[in-house]
Amino acid sequence: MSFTKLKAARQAKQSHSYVTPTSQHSESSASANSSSALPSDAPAPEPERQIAEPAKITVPEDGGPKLYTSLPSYLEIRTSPTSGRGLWTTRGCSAGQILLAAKPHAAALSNDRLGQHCSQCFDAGVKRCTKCQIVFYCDSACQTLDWPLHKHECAALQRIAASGETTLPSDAIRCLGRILWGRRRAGVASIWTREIDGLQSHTTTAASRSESQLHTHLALALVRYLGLSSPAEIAAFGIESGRELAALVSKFTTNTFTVTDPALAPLGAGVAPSIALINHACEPNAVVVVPRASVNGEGDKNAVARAKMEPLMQVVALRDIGAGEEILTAYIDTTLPRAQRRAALRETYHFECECILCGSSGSGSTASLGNDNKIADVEVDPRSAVWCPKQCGGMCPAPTDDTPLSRCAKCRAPLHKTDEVLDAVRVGCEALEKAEALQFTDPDYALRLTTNLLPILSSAGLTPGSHPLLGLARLHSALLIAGLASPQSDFSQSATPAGSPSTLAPAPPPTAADAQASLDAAIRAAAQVVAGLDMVLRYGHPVRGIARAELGRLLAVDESAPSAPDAGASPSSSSSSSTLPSANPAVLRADPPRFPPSGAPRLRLALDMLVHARAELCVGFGAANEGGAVGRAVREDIVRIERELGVWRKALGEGIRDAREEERGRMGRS
Ligand SMILES: C[S@@+](CC[C@H](N)C(=O)[O-])C[C@H]1O[C@@H](n2cnc3c(N)ncnc32)[C@H](O)[C@@H]1O
Repeated sequence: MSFTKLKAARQAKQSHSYVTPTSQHSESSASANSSSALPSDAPAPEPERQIAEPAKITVPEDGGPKLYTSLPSYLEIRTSPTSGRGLWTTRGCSAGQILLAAKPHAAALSNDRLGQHCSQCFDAGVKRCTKCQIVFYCDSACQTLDWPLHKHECAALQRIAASGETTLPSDAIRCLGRILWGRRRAGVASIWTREIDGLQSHTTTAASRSESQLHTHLALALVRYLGLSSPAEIAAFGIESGRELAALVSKFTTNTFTVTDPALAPLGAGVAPSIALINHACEPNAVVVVPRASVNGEGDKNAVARAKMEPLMQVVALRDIGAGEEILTAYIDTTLPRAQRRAALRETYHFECECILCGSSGSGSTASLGNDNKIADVEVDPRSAVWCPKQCGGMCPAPTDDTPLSRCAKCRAPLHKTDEVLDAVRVGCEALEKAEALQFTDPDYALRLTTNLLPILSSAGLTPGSHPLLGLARLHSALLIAGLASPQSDFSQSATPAGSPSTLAPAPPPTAADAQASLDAAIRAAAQVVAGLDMVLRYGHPVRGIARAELGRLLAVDESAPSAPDAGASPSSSSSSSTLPSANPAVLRADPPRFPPSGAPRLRLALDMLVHARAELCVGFGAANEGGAVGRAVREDIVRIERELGVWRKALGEGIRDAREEERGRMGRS
């Protein structure tokens, strides 16, 4: 397996909204032609959560044409006093089932992807628009399909270039431009426009003056991008006033999804009104993904038609969902602790999250002190936890400035090193923020930060799922994998103190041993990420599946074929080495395994990892999608590794036979 392939699979953070960095609306929809029908015999588990008794909407409030026709019959729009409209299922659904699929009404690649991807279907772009020279397409069919919108965009981009402006408008502005040109084309009375107009806005409830200013600023930039010389000209788009335009911008910020590639790397922004009806929970029962259609061999007649539906957003059930339950997805990164999640939701979506994880009685809430200064008996949120100081295997809630006292929820041992944990979390958060900002412009420096901070957080006792340890580990792993692709950089030995600027002296080409050490370091980092994600995300979450696939592929990289028999390396007797090292120090102390192993046990571990990854991908990216493009690629990897393990078995068998014959010969001679 090549390093380049691994780099391409570099994982991005999951998230939902598009304008502010803290938020990214993303994840879900079902292929229009396929698996969205629910099996009639599907089990109907008990609902886990209801916000309020909702009212069912049977006809549009204004009596106009029926909207959201892409919704399957078993999904209903209902309203609740706390969260407004939402989607509810009337039938039981099973984990991995595609609940809803929709091509966004409008979608725009982000600026840094424009040169590599098709602006219509978001696949690889190879054909440049000869007029604007900025936008690419995969073929002329996609170009023709996009022309009704791109002809306006093309003129706007050419106008900008002619004015001497060297930077492109922001991704948000380009997507809003597509919405407005689409609106003018469809007409104000069309279902298309009515669904856009029906999106929830927060202009009246917008919490902050700064957000209103952001909306106004975006609205003005949009007017410039559209090439309008007077506010009156906006009327051609069915927008009557500046206030209405600002409301459209607010709808955009509240309802836009990040369109991702099949490995969850962000590609751009999209607005899909039916999917935007889904409300948020930090422990969601569904997820929005863009798994990309499968092609059933070269003779697949529907392949072209399906490709034109891309980027198709799909909502996939993460667990069995009972009839009468609300479908809920996560708008934000749910690996973050409660305070950060709630702040992000407040800032972009203007609500106080009271979901099962955030609510005062939620199991994810941090421990609180009673009057007697004892920790209340609450479950520990693994996003903010420290291993038991007595290493009993239990966890303590991570101390905070407000609640510095903590004890193990299992054995009640008190946590003494409060200051060490508080300091580690503080410097870890600062380093994570800095490293994230620098990861593309100065990856060496970002890597030094993560390399230096990870041991500090681990030795303070933070669990792998804890913030900011998990965030740093994810970034560290991504940077190491990116480093593997460029042979001149070997980051694994990096020990420059945090805070030093990076020195870019040309490094000598790595030796084979250096390359192996770098690969092993990347494997250990990826394993730490998997351990952390397992603690905080539900089985089948796409982020978990992608992380496991990445680890499995790293383990399978260039593992050389057997040259000599090694009795300890039997591919079938690898149970002790085919598991990850435990993240729990209590277990580590008892039996520290060598990780990663080499030879056949390493391949066996890769195989186990990929089989597990595929099972999770088939949930998070949809069973009918076979786990999306990554799930299908992993299936091929599994077949290849099984073949390689067969070679190992054969070589080992021959080696053992030779050794026995030699032994018999020696005994015969003596
Ligand atoms: C993408 S829209 C979801 C659909 C929206 N409820 C509607 O009526 O169109 C996001 C907005 O819905 C509301 N919302 C979503 N999830 C919520 C929740 N868990 N609690 C309260 N409000 C929520 C917030 O106002 C948020 O800005």
